[in-house]
Amino acid sequence: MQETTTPAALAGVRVIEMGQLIAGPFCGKTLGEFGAEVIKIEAVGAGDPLRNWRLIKNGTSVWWQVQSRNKKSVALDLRQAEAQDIVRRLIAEADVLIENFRPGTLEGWGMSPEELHALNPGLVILRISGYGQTGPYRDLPGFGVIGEAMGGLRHLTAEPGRVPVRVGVSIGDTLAALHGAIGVMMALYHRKVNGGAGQVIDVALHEAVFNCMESLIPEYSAFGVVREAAGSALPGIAPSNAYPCQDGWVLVAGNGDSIFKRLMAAVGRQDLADDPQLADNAGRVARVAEIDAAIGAWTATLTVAQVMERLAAARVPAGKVYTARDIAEDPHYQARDMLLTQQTRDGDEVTVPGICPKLSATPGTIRSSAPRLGDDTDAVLAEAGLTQEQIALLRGKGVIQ
Ligand SMILES: CC(C)(COP(=O)(O)OP(=O)(O)OC[C@H]1O[C@@H](n2cnc3c(N)ncnc32)[C@H](O)[C@@H]1OP(=O)(O)O)[C@@H](O)C(=O)NCCC(=O)NCCSC(=O)C(=O)O
Repeated sequence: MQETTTPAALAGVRVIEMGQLIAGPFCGKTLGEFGAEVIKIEAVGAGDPLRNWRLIKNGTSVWWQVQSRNKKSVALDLRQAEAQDIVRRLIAEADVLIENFRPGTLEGWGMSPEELHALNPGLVILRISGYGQTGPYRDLPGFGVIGEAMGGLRHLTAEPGRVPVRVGVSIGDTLAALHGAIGVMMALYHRKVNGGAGQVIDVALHEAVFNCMESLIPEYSAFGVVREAAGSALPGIAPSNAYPCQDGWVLVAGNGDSIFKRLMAAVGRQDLADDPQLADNAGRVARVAEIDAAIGAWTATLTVAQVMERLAAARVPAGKVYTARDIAEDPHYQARDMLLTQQTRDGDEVTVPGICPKLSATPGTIRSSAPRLGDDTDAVLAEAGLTQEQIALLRGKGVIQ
């Protein structure tokens, strides 16, 4: 845990996080790292399913340790009216509500945006869902992979003609979360300078992905071109690809006019460096197979480390394909505090990613470790005005945990 002597960018911002897994909670994580108070509402019993995703230590996923750090856990059974009342009380005092249930779930609990704004007109409500709160698909459930496919990304993540593969992580959820965080920041700014009214931010998983799809639709519109999968290549930009070495793959991005000349000199192909046809990107794209073959012939004689060393000397962007072990051992990650030791509530230690982005005056911090289910139920309810007797009664009825 880090000391909190530095001011936090979002100190004084109170966030209620409802929803589970990645899309909503990653947004809460981001706001929490910069000092927002994030109160996570979880179902009694098992809580957020992410607590049990992937590799489990001492009964809890280690993923949970990073996704829920800096948060408070309040366990409530939202199917019960008394729990809904408690959440309304919390929301009445909050600045931001994050939710990523299927559209209609919140309304079913009597917490439509209209009802919540009647309680708290300044509330900023972030709603992340598979397809958005409007449109013909709004009622459908959505997961990140489906949003990635509908957003146009999955069609491109393949070797040509082969099965389109997942990028390896739930990037659609994380992109939705980050778009949500941007929306929250803009809405809080607007509220501050324009009279204090909150608003609703509607983020659809597939739209967050689609927003990152670069020239996909303009090219289709202008040329009727349907962009196709290109494996590790960067279509229309050359050279940029993955090349085989004696002990693995290396990425080389020689797609700048002067960089290309230095790259060709480094690979021993001064003839290509001097070829006037290859002086610009259009000429290189026309002969990309020949250029890739020249680079690949050179890399195949070397190890990844040798290629990296020679291309660093030639000032050509090149990169090893990092595994978790490579990251954990990398001095650059260490030097920029991107690998932090975090204490869990079970007294263990786990290495977790540091904080991105890095703010000079108000850097993000880990102020508290990820909570066990309901760790903060009593304290948060007491702060909301419930007496110890009321809390005990609610616990007896299974409304809270
Ligand atoms: C992720 C979902 C498909 C999951 O769908 P479902 O499980 O069918 O329903 P919901 O999320 O609406 O709610 C989950 C169930 O838990 C219940 N629930 C949740 N919290 C509570 C509390 N605190 N108390 C009582 N009950 C609760 C809720 O009533 C539902 O019950 P029942 O109604 O009885 O079932 C959907 O939430 C969804 O489409 N969300 C928007 C898109 C999104 O954010 N997806 C990304 C998730 S992460 C991801 O994509 C990824 O990891 O990959």
